[in-house]
Amino acid sequence: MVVVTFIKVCGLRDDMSVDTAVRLGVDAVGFVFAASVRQISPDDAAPLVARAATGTVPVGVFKGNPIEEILAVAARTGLRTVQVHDLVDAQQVARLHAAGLHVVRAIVAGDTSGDLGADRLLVDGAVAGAGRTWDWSSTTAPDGGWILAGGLDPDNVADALAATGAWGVDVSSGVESERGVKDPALIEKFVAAVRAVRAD
Ligand SMILES: O=C(O)c1ccccc1NCC(=O)[C@H](O)[C@H](O)COP(=O)(O)O
Repeated sequence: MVVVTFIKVCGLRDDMSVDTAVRLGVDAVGFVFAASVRQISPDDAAPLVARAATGTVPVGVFKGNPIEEILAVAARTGLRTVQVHDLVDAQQVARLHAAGLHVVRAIVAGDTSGDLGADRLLVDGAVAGAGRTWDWSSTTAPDGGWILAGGLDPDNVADALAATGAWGVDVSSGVESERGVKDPALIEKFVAAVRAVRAD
């Protein structure tokens, strides 16, 4: 049986990477507004967000950004989905929902504080965007469909899915030729590896 796994490619900053993701039918692309080698400004992200909006959901990624800034970035770029790595209470999620945003709560593996009312959980390694795997057997899978992240690449994603049964996967470092630079061929290889996974 073929399994349809949600795929998000994170940390995009150029037309070619976005076009590759859209062409491959990737479900979501991430634009990082947190302090990072992959950080993009709202002005530079806005045209990429518009470019992605053809069946591939653009996602703004935040860590260390006040809620007011997240709202301002969403308004400036047209983003309707945000992934936030440091949400600590349900009121923050409610404020984002009140602005009409779809919210992904990113947590570190082992955190059992739940979704706080967010629409989806993403479970990552200790340092977001570091390209480091974590022990996939070490954590109890959250309820519902959740997204696995942390050190995934074309060679390990099938094993990661088999170990966790995650609903979706998120990749950044594993599809880069050098830190912060996406490689279209690796994105294609990653998507093919995910789509080759079958449930028996
Ligand atoms: O990518 C970053 O540099 C980053 C910085 C701060 C907060 C979040 C960040 N990325 C979020 C992601 O969704 C990454 O895809 C996820 O952490 C997995 O990254 P990687 O282990 O490099 O595949």
